[in-house]
Amino acid sequence: MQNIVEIRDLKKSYKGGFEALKGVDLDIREGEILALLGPNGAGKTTLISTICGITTSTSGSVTVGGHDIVNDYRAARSMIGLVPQEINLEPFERVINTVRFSRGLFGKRGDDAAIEKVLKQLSLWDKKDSQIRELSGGMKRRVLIAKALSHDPRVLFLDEPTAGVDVELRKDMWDVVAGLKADGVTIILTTHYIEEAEAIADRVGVIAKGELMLVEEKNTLMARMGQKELEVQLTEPISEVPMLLQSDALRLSDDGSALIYTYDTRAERTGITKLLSDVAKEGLVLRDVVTRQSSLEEIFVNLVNNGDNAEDAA
Ligand SMILES: Nc1ncnc2c1ncn2[C@@H]1O[C@H](COP(=O)(O)OP(=O)(O)OP(=O)(O)O)[C@@H](O)[C@H]1O
Repeated sequence: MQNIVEIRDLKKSYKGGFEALKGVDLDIREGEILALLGPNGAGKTTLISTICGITTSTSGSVTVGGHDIVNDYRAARSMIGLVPQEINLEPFERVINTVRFSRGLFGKRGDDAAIEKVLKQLSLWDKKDSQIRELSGGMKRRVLIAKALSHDPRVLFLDEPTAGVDVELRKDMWDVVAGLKADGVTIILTTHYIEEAEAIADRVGVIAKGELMLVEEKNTLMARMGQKELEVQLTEPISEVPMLLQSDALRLSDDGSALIYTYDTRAERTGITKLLSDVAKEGLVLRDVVTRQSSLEEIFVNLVNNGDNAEDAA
């Protein structure tokens, strides 16, 4: 798959010296949905704002469709749509006019067919003559997306598209995003919600303290999520795994007091029944049994906390 956005060693220091981006490298593939996860203040908005030309970087480079965002900013920007976090619409304006206006801002000629396509794409066509103030919160969010799409961008940035919205509206937004992807739009969204990344992203990036800690296929992360550990705690420690129990999936804890078995929760047979019966056959006595699951949330929290520790150690 071709890259549509290429980010190289991107750094941003705000006035006063605060480093909001500490050298981000990232390739965004054409047609994908990339979710950027991160806690408050991680640098997500700074990253998006820099790519979109709202903030200037301190160093590093970004190209969009091969166009440098500084030297060739017009071409780069014409390929980008940005849906901001806040709803900033004129309450008395009519839906169709506000979308037309956005297209005009990009220097694109009025094109009623293009506006109609965007409004239909977002199920806003029957609301085209409504005033913004008459719309529900969900509809207003759709208008923001329609505005961002009015100049036919190839890449759409959504900054926390579902922050503070109810579950139904969130699902509705996910459907909208899936529809845009089907139309070939590349989508980058920032979110605090891990379940949002799980639901719609092709790849997930985790950003913390101005650094991109991880970028991975969602399915790979989900596969990791499917891994569970079963800890069989023993009344008497042992020095090695008994013959009957030896397998790649089983290891002995460092102090010999527990057997740790890794299995896939989604597998047809987890092997737990056999494990426990073999434990009994070997004459081992159980003190307790504990299971642990590594979730995307856990991976996320670990990454963010390790970032903290690294900083403390520095
Ligand atoms: N104009 C600015 N001047 C100085 N510092 C800023 C400015 N804008 C952002 N920052 C700081 O840069 C850091 C990153 O902010 P940014 O808005 O990019 O984070 P974020 O990941 O989008 O957070 P949130 O999830 O809260 O929107 C924060 O510590 C913030 O206080």
